[in-house]
Amino acid sequence: MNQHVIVTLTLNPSLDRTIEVDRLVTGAVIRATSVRLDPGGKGVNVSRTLLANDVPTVAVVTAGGADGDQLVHLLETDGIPLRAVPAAGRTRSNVTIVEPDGVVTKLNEPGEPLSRAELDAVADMVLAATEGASWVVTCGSLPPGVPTEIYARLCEFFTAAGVRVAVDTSGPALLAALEAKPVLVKPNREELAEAVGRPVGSLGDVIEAAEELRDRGARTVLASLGADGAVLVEEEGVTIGEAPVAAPRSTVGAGDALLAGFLAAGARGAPALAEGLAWGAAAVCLPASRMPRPEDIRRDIVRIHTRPDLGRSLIA
Ligand SMILES: Nc1ncnc2c1ncn2[C@@H]1O[C@H](COP(=O)(O)OP(=O)(O)OP(=O)(O)O)[C@@H](O)[C@H]1O
Ligand SMILES: O=P(O)(O)OC[C@@]1(O)O[C@H](CO)[C@@H](O)[C@@H]1O
Repeated sequence: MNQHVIVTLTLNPSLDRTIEVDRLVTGAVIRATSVRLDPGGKGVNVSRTLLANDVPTVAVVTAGGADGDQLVHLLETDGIPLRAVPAAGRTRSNVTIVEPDGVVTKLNEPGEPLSRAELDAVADMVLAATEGASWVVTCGSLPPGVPTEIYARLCEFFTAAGVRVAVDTSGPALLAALEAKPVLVKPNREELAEAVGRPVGSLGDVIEAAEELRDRGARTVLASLGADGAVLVEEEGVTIGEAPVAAPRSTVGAGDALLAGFLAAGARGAPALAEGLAWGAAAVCLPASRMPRPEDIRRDIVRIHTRPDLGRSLIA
């Protein structure tokens, strides 16, 4: 298998139904101006974006019930190299309501529990898909009842096998994963604040919190900050960047596109951050959770501020 394959794992994928409305009014009956159905889940979106940009990838997902069948059908139709693990529980649906100004309201189902046997089957499927791969990317929330240490266990195993591991999740699953020393974590601002247990407002707060995640085990932290761009904190120092978008269409999946671009460009330093920012900004310009293709990506809007002096020195 190609040495550079990026394997993604989405334990809790989704059918993403995106509904555009003129204005969201709770309690009212609102006529949608458009509806779109996309395969979803954070790892799924990373693989969708990588494939759209000709980067080898394999998406490992669970799939249950008729909705799971539809997820598999959508992914196969898109040509995503797929390893679907059958699950007894139904694959969830997540609904996104988008208003013209780009304000997004998102309703995510919790998903259905996975049995021990199903989790074992997932681990076997990731192992089979990861032979010779360069990365395993474990993304998204965990279905109810799945042990929060699951990403940590996978990280330990694949790190020992010489495969780099990236983790994009939140809460206890992120904290547990840190102890397994992942090469890369990709928290957004809220996930970063939750991980360190304090607000993360200023750039200094972001860098301090990211350094704390590095102290707890992550080698590199790619902190995404929505419209404010992203901050890369690694051994070599801190790099900050943004890619302004005048009229965001939908921010759903932007973090997944950022992560995909960062990985595609080598996952280190300013060039990789710049590529991730360009892919993230492109995703924001697209409807629903449509992921960017080469023709959607603009690199001229990216601004990078390499600051090797920042990091410990900034917060000393
Ligand atoms: N309004 C915006 N304008 C420009 N770029 C944006 C905007 N929102 C997001 N981005 C880009 O997308 C990246 C990820 O955004 P964000 O921090 O919201 O990630 P996220 O919460 O993980 O997103 P998701 O979970 O929906 O994938 C940002 O770092 C930035 O590059
Ligand atoms: O519930 P999770 O796993 O945290 O997030 C799931 C999700 O919101 O993430 C993707 C956008 O990043 C969507 O495709 C999907 O609906």
